[in-house]
Amino acid sequence: MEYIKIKRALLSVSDKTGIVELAQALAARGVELVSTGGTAKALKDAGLAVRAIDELTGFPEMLEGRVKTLHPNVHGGILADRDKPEHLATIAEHGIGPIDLVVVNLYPFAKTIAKPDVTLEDAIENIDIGGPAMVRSAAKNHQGVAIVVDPTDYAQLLSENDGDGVSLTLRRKLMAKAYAHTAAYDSLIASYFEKQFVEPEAILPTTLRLSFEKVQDLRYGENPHQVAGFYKSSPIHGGGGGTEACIGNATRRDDSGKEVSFNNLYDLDGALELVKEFPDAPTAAIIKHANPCGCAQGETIAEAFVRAREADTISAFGGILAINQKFDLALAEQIVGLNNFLECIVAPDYDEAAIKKVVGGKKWGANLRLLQVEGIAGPGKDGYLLKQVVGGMLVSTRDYRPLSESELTVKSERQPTADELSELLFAWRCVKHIKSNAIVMTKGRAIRGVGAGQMNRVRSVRLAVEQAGEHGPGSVLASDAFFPFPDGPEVAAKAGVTAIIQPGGSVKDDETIALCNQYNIALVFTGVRHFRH
Ligand SMILES: NC(=O)c1ncn([C@@H]2O[C@H](COP(=O)(O)O)[C@@H](O)[C@H]2O)c1NC=O
Repeated sequence: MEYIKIKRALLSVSDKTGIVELAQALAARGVELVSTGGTAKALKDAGLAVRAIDELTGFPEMLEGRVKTLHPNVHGGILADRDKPEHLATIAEHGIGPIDLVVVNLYPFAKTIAKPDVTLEDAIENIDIGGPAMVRSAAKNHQGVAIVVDPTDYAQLLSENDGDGVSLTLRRKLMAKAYAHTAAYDSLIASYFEKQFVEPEAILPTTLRLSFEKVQDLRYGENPHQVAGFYKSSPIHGGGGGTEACIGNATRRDDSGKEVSFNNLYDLDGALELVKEFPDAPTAAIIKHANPCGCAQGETIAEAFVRAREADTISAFGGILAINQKFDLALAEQIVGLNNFLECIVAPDYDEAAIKKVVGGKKWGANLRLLQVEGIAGPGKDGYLLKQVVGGMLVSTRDYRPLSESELTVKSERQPTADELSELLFAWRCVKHIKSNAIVMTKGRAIRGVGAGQMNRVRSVRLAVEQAGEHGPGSVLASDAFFPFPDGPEVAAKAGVTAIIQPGGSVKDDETIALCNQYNIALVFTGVRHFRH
């Protein structure tokens, strides 16, 4: 059947968003409404004529709602093939009327298990049985029935039903969505119970069921010939996010209309993750091609930005800025005054006057994308780190490993000063966010030199030293993994680095320690590594 006219609809929804309006519109088109307890009440309260499900089934809703719609009068009405006279004769013989539209969304299992105090009993009661059965019945028989599981589809359903009827094209789309809905629902239930009863100790499950919803199509991927989209993770499915301050939870504060690109989103994530390392002081990070070209702290967020930019003013041009405090007028004035073209900014909040200033300040301001991510605090640890390889997925926990001062081992003869120590910890938090082999030089809680993504560590040191230039003397250096030879530290020593932090653990550690002693460098081992690829 190309088009179907809806004469009778069964509405049974937990999420009652838009259901009254839908029912009103259906009733106005002469559709008979049949509904279950709570839904029927909502419709009756809105003055609509509704037939209760128990009238249709001849049974009361029973067992605390466990059995309401599981009845041949419901499923016969949904599943009868309209193209088969024998099906129609069978339902007629049993006094079953056809149901042309099923509107169902399921018990809120995801929300229930997200509650911190959820009990097993609660979780079990929130497993919908009758709902998925109807969804699957209606989806199977989409040749004659429309199935709607998402309130955002109500408008399109109504617009079609107003004309020739609901098209096969739409019914097929709704059918696919319905099966995706029940599949995601059951997959969540399975993961939840596997975690509790099958592999309670396992950090990584035997089967990784991830569920990501596309929130937007992107203009293109890493390159213009690649098709791309942004998918938000369902936190309960292990993709991370949840209530954490993350780019998946960002809202827009500009009205440029310009989309955030694939590379922008990747860099925004990197920038945000870096400033999350520093919940205690105004901090700004500027990212280019997934690496920080600047990160600094200041008395104010404006000062932090100015200092972050100073590390590499050339690379900061066209960068992504993340800050961990409100975007204020003083910062907007600095950005406009320095004419530091930025692609995107992410901040926990924005001052309206600051938005006006930065958007209207320079030509590029009109295209500036401002993202708001509230509650920026320390680094998060939920979810997984996923890296796809062709034919598989590498999965690990996130690189969450806070390091306290007491875990450090001083290896050099000279102890670091208190200021060197806190500078080393600042550098250590920065180096974690730089691609390996990563070297960072910092001074005064600001990045001064970066060596990123090199295949040998000594070259990373040379790059950082070259960038630091006159800021080299008196700076400290962090290395994301151990120095295999003392050659890297020697380059740093000659540039005037006074303290080094690194994991340690090389067979040649003794040579590096001797080199540091020779140059009076304070050398600190963390025992922790932060590779990043
Ligand atoms: N038991 C059943 O036969 C049954 N039929 C429909 N439901 C669900 O009951 C909910 C709607 O209930 P109410 O209209 O009472 O608020 C929907 O989420 C629907 O999927 C059922 N509930 C659970 O399985």
